[in-house]
Amino acid sequence: MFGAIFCAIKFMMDVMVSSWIRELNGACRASQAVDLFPSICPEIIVRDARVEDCWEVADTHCSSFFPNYTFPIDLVLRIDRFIALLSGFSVPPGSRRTCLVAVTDASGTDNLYIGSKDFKIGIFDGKFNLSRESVAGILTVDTLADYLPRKGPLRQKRTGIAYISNVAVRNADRRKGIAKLLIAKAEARALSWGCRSIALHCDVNNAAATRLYKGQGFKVIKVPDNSRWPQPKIAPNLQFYFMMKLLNSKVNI
Ligand SMILES: CC(=O)SCCNC(=O)CCNC(=O)[C@H](O)C(C)(C)COP(=O)(O)OP(=O)(O)OC[C@H]1O[C@@H](n2cnc3c(N)ncnc32)[C@H](O)[C@@H]1OP(=O)(O)O
Repeated sequence: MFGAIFCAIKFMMDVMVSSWIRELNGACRASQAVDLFPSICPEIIVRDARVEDCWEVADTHCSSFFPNYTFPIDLVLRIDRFIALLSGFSVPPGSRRTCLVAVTDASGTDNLYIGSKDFKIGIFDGKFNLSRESVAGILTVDTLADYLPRKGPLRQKRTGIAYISNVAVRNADRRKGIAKLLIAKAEARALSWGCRSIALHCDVNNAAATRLYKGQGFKVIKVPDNSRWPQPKIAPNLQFYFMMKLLNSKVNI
C-alpha cells in the first residue's frame, strides 16, 4: 500500500513536470516565438482513471470548481483532493463507482501497463501506464444513489439509476466536445451496470452545464416538495436542477 502511494507521488511529480513543459510549450506558441516543440493535435480518449492520473484529476477538479483561489490555498485544495481521491472511501457491496478521464493521447494505444487488473487504490485503477497522457476532463459516475431523491425514508435508496458528479473540463480544453464524450461514456457504463436511467444535479446558475445536459437529452425533473434528498454539505444554499435521462441500450452502446 505504502509502496503504491510512493509510486503515485512519484508519478504526480512526473506529471507536474510534464505539465510545466506543456505550459511552456503553449506559451512559446502563443508568443509566436520559435516553436521548440512540434505542434500536436492530440486525439481525446475517455477511459477509467488510473493512479498516475490522480494529481491531474485533483488539479482539473480544483481549477474548474475553485478557479479564483491563489497560492497557497489552491495548492492546499489540490493536495486535499489528491489525498481524498487516493484514500477513497469504500463502495458498499453491489454498488459501482468509477472516475472517467478524457485524456489527450500523443502516443497511440499500445501502452505498457504495470499492475494487476483488479488492484484498486481509492477510486483509481492501480495500474501504471508508461505512456505520456494528460488529463483534459473528468467525470464520476456511480450507482450509490446517495444524492437521489427518495420516495420514502432517507435510508431507502433508489436503485437502477446511475448518478453523475464532478464533471469538469480544463479551461483550455473547453468547447471541444470533451464533456459530451465523458457523458456518453458514463451513459454506456451505466447501461453496462444494468441501470435504466442516469441522473445528476446541476446548479441553476450554471448556464453552460445546464445547456450541456439539456443538449445531451437530460430533462429537468420536478422533485416533489415532500420527497427527501440529502443536500450536498459543501453547498447548503445552492439551488439545483435535478436532471434525468432514460438510457436506451440501442443508442448508448
Ligand atoms: C453534474 C455536475 O458535475 S455539474 C458541474 C459542471 N462543471 C462545471 O461547472 C465546472 C466548470 N465548467 C466546465 O468544466 C465546463 O465548462 C463544462 C463541463 C460545463 C463543459 O465542458 P466542455 O467540454 O466545454 O463542453 P462541450 O464542449 O462538450 O460542450 C457541449 C455543449 O455544452 C454547452 N456549453 C458548454 N460550454 C458552454 C458555455 N460556456 N456557454 C454555453 N454553453 C456551453 C453547449 O451547448 C455545448 O455544445 P456546442 O459546443 O455544440 O454549443
